[in-house]
Amino acid sequence: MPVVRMLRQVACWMLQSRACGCRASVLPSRLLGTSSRQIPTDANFHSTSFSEADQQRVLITGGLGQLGVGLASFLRKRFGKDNVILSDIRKPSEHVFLSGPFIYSDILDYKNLREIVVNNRITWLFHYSALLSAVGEANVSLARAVNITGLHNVLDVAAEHGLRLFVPSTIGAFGPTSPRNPTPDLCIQRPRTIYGVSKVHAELMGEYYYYQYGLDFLCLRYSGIISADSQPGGGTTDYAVQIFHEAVKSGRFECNLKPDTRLPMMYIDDCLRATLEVMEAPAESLSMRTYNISAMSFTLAELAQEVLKHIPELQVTYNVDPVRQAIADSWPMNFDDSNARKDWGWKHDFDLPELVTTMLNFHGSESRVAQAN
Ligand SMILES: NC(=O)c1ccc[n+]([C@@H]2O[C@H](COP(=O)([O-])OP(=O)(O)OC[C@H]3O[C@@H](n4cnc5c(N)ncnc54)[C@H](O)[C@@H]3O)[C@@H](O)[C@H]2O)c1
Ligand SMILES: C[C@@H](O)[C@H](N)C(=O)O
Repeated sequence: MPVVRMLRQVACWMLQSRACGCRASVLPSRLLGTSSRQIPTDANFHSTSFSEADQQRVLITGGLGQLGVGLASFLRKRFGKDNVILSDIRKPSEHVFLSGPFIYSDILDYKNLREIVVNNRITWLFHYSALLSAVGEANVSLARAVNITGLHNVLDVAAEHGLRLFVPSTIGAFGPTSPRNPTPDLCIQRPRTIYGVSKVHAELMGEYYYYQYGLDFLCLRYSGIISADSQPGGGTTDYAVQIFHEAVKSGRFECNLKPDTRLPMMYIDDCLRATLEVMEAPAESLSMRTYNISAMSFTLAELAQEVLKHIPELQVTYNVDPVRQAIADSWPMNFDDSNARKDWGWKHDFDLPELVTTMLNFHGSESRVAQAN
């Protein structure tokens, strides 16, 4: 065998064994930038020692939405305040601005994104920018740009600079032809919203980059996330956050979905913990790169019933929005997350009663503070 061919085969074998069985090909031309560099061969060498973990430099895109500020504060406890940079195209509140590094970043601006990654020596990227399901249907071309073109930029920057990349997907990545009760990790995915289509695209592109270029891509399909101190950004599951706010503020809640609408939901603390846990899981424990995660599933009537135990005078009425109802009716009712539980030990803490108590305690104390002022 000619020496050159033999050496090439050995090099290829070494690349493949480092990259956990995936194929490390040459990157597409944009990813090479001006340095003509290939992706580092150990880019998805996915095990975290304490000293390595302490050195992570994290960027969160779309960080001023419902989830990003909470994620930043969670990760800052782990990696130190100055090692976690929040970014968005909106102006941060004073509180957010003072609580750690914030930077302007439009994910549609590839060069700016690359500059931020290089100048700040970023090692992990959490890509949270997106238009959610309801606002996405109201502005399809913007959703297509942010959710699809933006993702391409993020994938290229992450691959070029050997980052570990987390992109959240959603129950919305399934559609009316998917099994709904329960919905497994692998099944038909034919969503009918631009949001869902873009998230299936993100899952597939991320996994393609993983297998083709060794990009260390990870994705969790989140349920509807319920948070106390941040507002939802225009999704179909927003009602499950708003009911608490209205219950305490006005004692009345008008819901835009039917009472028997059942969807998977999760409290934000569980969601953020799952996100860090999967990012720190040893590579050999991960049999997949995209996992369902779940905590609870309830109908609106069941949610209202649980809130009524605490606020018996709450009045819930229904004024159905046909667009949101059609979306909800096409999504999973129960999410099968057995692979996440088996592979990396995922376990939720919050079920419906704890969720309701926690949310009402937060809003109750907020409103008492407001009244006192
Ligand atoms: N919140 C949920 O219930 C939920 C459930 C499943 C998945 N997710 C996913 O988690 C991620 C975060 O969700 P969220 O609820 O915080 O979303 P959000 O809508 O509240 O926030 C998204 C953020 O993206 C920013 N953004 C929009 N265009 C941008 C651009 N061009 N460049 C940079 N930033 C831009 C917005 O300003 C906004 O702050 C999203 O990818 C979402 O799909 C959320
Ligand atoms: C479910 C999730 O992706 C988001 N909260 C939405 O409703 O669009």
